[in-house]
This record gives sequence, C-alpha cells and structure tokens, in this order.
Amino acid sequence: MFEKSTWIKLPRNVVVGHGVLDDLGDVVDDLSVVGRPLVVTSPSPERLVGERVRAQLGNDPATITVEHAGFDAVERVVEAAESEGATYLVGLGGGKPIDTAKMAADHLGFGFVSVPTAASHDGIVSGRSSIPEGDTRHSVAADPPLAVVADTEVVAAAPWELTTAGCADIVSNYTAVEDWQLAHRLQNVEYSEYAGALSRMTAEMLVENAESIKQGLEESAWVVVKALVSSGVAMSIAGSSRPASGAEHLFSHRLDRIEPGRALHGHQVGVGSILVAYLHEGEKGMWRNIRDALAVIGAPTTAAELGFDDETVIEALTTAHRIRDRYTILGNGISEAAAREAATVTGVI
Ligand SMILES: NC(=O)C1=CN([C@@H]2O[C@H](COP(=O)(O)OP(=O)(O)OC[C@H]3O[C@@H](n4cnc5c(N)ncnc54)[C@H](OP(=O)(O)O)[C@@H]3O)[C@@H](O)[C@H]2O)C=CC1
Ligand SMILES: O=C(CO)COP(=O)(O)O
Ligand SMILES: [Zn+2]
Repeated sequence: MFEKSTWIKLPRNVVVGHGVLDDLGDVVDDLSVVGRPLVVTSPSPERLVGERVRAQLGNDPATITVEHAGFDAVERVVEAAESEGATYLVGLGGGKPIDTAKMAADHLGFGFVSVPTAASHDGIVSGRSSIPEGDTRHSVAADPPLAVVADTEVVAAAPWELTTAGCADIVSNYTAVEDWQLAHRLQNVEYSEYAGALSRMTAEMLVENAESIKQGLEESAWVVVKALVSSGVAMSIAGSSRPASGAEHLFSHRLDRIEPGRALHGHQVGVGSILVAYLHEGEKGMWRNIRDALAVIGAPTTAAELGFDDETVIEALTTAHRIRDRYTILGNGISEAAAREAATVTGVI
C-alpha cells in the first residue's frame, strides 16, 4: 500500500513591486488575521520604514527591535508578544528580524507576515528559520509567512551589497543541489526532483541575467526578490533547506562562528560555492561559471574581498562538516592539503 504523504506549506499572498508597502494593510485584511500586531524589526529598517509599516496596521501595533540573531532573541519576542497581547507578528527587515519573527510566531502558534527591506537571502519566504547557537547553526522548521510584501523601491534603496548577497545566495543553489543529489546517491537521503529542478533553474536564470542586475535599477531588485521567492518555495516543497543549502552553507556557517558579522551570509556562501564546485568536479567544472557570475554581479569571489585571511578560509573549509549532520561533498572532512588546493586553484586565496 502507498502510504507516503507530503505537506507543502506556502505563503498565501506574495506581493512584490514598487510602493507595495502601502498595500500592507490590504494584504493583512485579505489574510483575515485579527487582533494586535507585533512588529519585529532591527535598527535600520525601523528607522527607514517602521512608522510607514505601523501606519498600515490597525490595532495599535507594538514593536520590538532585534539587534542579534539567536534563541535568546526569539525568547524575547515571544515574551513581548505575550506581554503586549499581540496576536500576529510582522517581520520587518533583513534575515535577522525575519527569521526571529518566523520562529517566534511558530512557537506562539501565530501567523506571521514577512516584510523584507533587503533582498539579502532566500529566508524571506521560506519555511525555515536559521538560528545560530554556540558553535552550530540550527535550521529549524517553522511555518512560512502567511504573506510576503516586498517593496522594490525600499529594497532597491538598501545598500547594494545586500542585493549582491541575495544574488550569491541564489547562485549557490547550484552546489546545494549537487550536494543534495550526492547525499541521495550515497546516503539514500530523500530527494525531490521538483524542488531540485526549481532550485537549479532559479540559479540558472539569475546567472543568465547577471549582466542586467545593476545597482540603482529597481528592476534588478524585482528580479532578485522573485528569485529569492522561488528558492524559498523550493525549500518549502522539499520540507528542508537542502535545495538551497549544501557544503557552501556549512562553510559560511563556520565562518560565522570564527568571525561573526565580518561578511554577509550571501557573500560567504557565494565564495563557498566556488570552492565546493571545484571539490565536486575539479578543474574543468562549474566553478568558473559560478565565479564569473558572482564577479559580474559584483559579489566577492576571494577571501580578501570577503575580508577574511587565507588561513581562516582553510580552517572553515576543513571544519565545516562539523556544523551539522548533513552529508555533502565534504563527507567526514577534507584534508588541509585538499582545501588549500581548491582555494588556490580557484583563486579564492
Ligand atoms: N531562513 C533561511 O532560510 C535563511 C536565514 N538566514 C538568516 O538571515 C540572517 C542574515 O540575513 P541578513 O539580511 O544579511 O541580516 P540582517 O537582518 O542582519 O541584515 C543585514 C544588514 O542590513 C541592514 N539592513 C536591512 N535592511 C536595510 C535597508 N533597507 N537599508 C539599510 N540597511 C538595511 C541591517 O541593519 P540593522 O542591523 O542596523 O538593522 C543589517 O546591518 C542570518 O542570521 C541568517 O541566519 C540567511 C539565509 C537563509
Ligand atoms: O541559507 C539558507 C538557504 O539559502 C538556509 O540554509 P541553512 O539551513 O543552512 O540555514
Ligand atoms: Zn543561504
């Protein structure tokens, strides 16, 4: 008897475009969520659009500002929601407030609306929260947002490196899917053809359009946000971050532990993807296409551009497999010599 079942959770409304922040009230009304919102944000988005967002929401919205990601921040949001009598959450900003709100909403059993102010990574729409704790990073299942409202005017005005980071997070889907397929072949890890194909196609479309992604063009913000939505949907279909997170993400998470906050998530996974593509296929493989696409977009392709010294990159690559129990090309760890060769041949160090 066939007993398998799949439960794919997706947002109900995804609204992307110029000035759509002013539609937030209508979007929330359409969701039929009732009661008082708690806006979960971080300092810059609060300063830029906090008032505008609250003006769209009824019932005297409360606000909490998150400075650092982590389980303590999630706990503070849960407590604030309870003490303020909130009934749903609005995550406003980059990945830090959005992931914090997503996980707190899941804990509270509340609905949550994602209002990204930067196209910096694909967590803006996904059903995963990525939360650092000590030496590890937890990718926690959480309900995806009920709605995503991404105002391209706001996103395009954000520092350009946030957008190039989002692009690099998408480009890294190439190696994430390679790792996922490898884990499927060698470890019998469940693989979804639909999620894998969607994720890879999203990366391919971005690479093909790399030349047209330019600073100051609102259309570029639109292209990147749509790609991030597509990648988030792939994760929802898979029920895991596998379509968008392989060894290049382990490498980035390791860098976060060694030197937190030095570089953006997307930029780190982009450089990680160059290295991991080399490990998968060697000299003649995809690593050059990945590097060239990143370079065209203006995302870092070397350790120095990321702001790390060479030895830190080698340390991160040789210890990345310890971040979590996820089978990738790194297996149980690669030797220092192999890491050095990959980093040298690809020009990362
Ligand atoms: N769930 C998932 O699948 C994923 C989750 N993540 C998580 O997301 C986080 C990283 O995301 P990221 O967006 O880089 O982190 P942040 O939310 O910290 O945003 C990065 C920076 O951008 C600033 N910022 C945001 N929007 C604007 C704007 N419109 N104008 C000016 N500055 C702005 C923030 O300022 P300030 O701090 O002053 O407010 C911050 O300094 C990580 O914690 C990671 O775990 C990453 C990838 C995927
Ligand atoms: O960053 C992500 C996808 O781009 C999420 O991945 P993690 O599961 O590694 O946190
Ligand atoms: Zn990512």
